Amino acid sequence: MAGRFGGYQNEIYLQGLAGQTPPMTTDLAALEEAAAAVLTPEAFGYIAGGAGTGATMRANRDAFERWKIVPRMLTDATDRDLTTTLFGAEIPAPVLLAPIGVQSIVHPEAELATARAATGLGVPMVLSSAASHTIEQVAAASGAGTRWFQLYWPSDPDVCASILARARKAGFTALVVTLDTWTLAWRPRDLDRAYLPFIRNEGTAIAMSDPAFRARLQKPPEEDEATAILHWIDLFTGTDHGWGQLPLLRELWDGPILLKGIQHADDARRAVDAGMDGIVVSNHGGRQVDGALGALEALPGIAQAVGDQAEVLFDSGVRTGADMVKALALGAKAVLLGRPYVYGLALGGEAGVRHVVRSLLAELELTLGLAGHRTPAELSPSVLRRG
Ligand SMILES: Cc1cc2nc3c(=O)[nH]c(=O)nc-3n(C[C@H](O)[C@H](O)[C@H](O)COP(=O)(O)O)c2cc1C
Ligand SMILES: CCCCCCC(=O)C(=O)O
Repeated sequence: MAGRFGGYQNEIYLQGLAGQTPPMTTDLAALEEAAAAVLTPEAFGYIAGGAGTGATMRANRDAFERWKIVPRMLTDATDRDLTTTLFGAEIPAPVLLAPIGVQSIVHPEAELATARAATGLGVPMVLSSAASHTIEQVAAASGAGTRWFQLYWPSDPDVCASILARARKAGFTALVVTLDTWTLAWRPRDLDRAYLPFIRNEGTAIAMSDPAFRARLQKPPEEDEATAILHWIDLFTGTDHGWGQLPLLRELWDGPILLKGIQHADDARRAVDAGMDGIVVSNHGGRQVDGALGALEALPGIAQAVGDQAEVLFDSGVRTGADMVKALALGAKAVLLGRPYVYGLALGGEAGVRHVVRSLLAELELTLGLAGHRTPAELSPSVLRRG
């Protein structure tokens, strides 16, 4: 058995990608260019852009480039298995789809298409609080798939409780609380175009459909959209939470809770001390603090600080199978894919997401094997060299 995903390579050699509609590519740079060609400049700028000068986005890639894989030979790595267990559930590979909001700006089916693709591959998706479809609609599209819910922690405790109750009821098993985006950063590409999708009522579906949120409004959003949107912005940017409030979330969520946006080992320790089940080492894809360190640079120290007291996941800048091998070797239990799958969505909806994710899974499996390893668990910092 050569593994579950590597076969996509042969499928492509035998059938080619040229005949696919829309045309697809396995070249990530070409994928981004193709997405730019089909999206409005506003939507593409929003997805591809970062904070400030883009220094953190570049730092994310530089950090990957600094680590080199040292392949080993004659290790009999023909029979590979990427299966990973997270919070007691088995997933086919150490890969999840990162929470990405406002997917309707790239494709009308948005998170519904993403959910179908994720379920088809067995890859968990993390649904954003700023999604373009409701929790219940995405759950229906996800079917038997593993789904996690990402929370932008609302300033209103009743709305928070209501949204989390809906997510739990709809079969979302783990909660990812994003800490790094309690307000939006300085994002020149969007500022220059005065483009903020939320004020166009994109990405607001979850709150707008929430009974507790609607109860706060004098008129339903259908009758007074402008006021509802201002209230939405207040809900998610008027927040002043601290470490001491994490027990409130524990009361509202009886499954695993992960904190996303951790970049300092002390914050990782605080998360563990607060009883969190996991963290996501992430700088939000370089979209929040311009000049922040590359996320991969933060990973080894955080993984060491956390040890086996919580699960450590990683995102920000993952673009290839080799990147995933590096992040897994430096202590991540799994990685989250971000912008690349959104480019797939832009180009081909569900089929586009499936192609991009399958390609990355195949590349991960092949790179792991060619480097001389059969499972992610065999990876450790010793398989890399810094150069
Ligand atoms: C367009 C866009 C929207 C995003 N929306 C969210 C979101 O709603 N919630 C969240 O936690 N992270 C969000 N993120 C951050 C991603 O979850 C992830 O951390 C980031 O995309 C990783 O960087 P990469 O895409 O460069 O790999 C968003 C990222 C992008 C590009
Ligand atoms: C209050 C924050 C909403 C932001 C949602 C989208 C996002 O995370 C991004 O990076 O853009």
